[in-house]
Amino acid sequence: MHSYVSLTISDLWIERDERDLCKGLSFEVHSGDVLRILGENGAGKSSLLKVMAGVIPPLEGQIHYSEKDVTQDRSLLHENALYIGHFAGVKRLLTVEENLRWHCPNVLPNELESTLTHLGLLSFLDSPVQTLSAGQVRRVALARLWLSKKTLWLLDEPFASLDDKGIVILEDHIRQHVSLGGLVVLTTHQNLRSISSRDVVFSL
Ligand SMILES: Nc1ncnc2c1ncn2[C@@H]1O[C@H](COP(=O)(O)OP(=O)(O)OP(=O)(O)O)[C@@H](O)[C@H]1O
Repeated sequence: MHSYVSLTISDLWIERDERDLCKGLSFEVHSGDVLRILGENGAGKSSLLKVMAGVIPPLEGQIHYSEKDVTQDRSLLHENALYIGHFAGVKRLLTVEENLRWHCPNVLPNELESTLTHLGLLSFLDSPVQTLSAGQVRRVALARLWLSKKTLWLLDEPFASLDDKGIVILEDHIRQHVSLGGLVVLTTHQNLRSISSRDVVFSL
């Protein structure tokens, strides 16, 4: 069970290439919430997730994690948040096992085995990621959701390339995570089948 957390975005102004993506954006989410960021292609959904993850800075505004200001000092967020971006953060020359051990060095062998079995990847343990299909690469990236103990998940298009079975597995896992007090912020262009979400529509 995760302890109770909140994420508060206040008056956020994000600009990229001198183009405003949002100004004065504010919202708050808590343990147990799934927040879905909606918007057209290019609206700025991924940029918002990157700002929340500390990958790019906002022009103005604040981010609070459990009421502590993490806009500048991201250490608390880094301890508690897992960001999986569009490009999945997997190293294509490394094997599946090497990738997961890189991100989760303390993983126990049985934990790794059961997660990879669940995700249909066990027989690819020793395969370099560059030899996998797009959906399998996505599964390797998402395996960190089973192996890490982070409370806040920031997921950019996590369902991209997944087949029906993969979508069900991931939705089940997200539901379980929030039922244990986790918090999930995600972008997706598809309808969630079995998850109730709060939505933020991203447009100027
Ligand atoms: N690395 C970058 N450098 C400069 N501008 C960028 C960069 N990445 C994205 N942008 C610009 O920021 C704007 C928002 O892009 P972003 O990827 O956040 O949109 P999105 O809503 O996630 O789009 P999509 O639904 O297509 O994934 C776009 O106009 C894009 O051109």
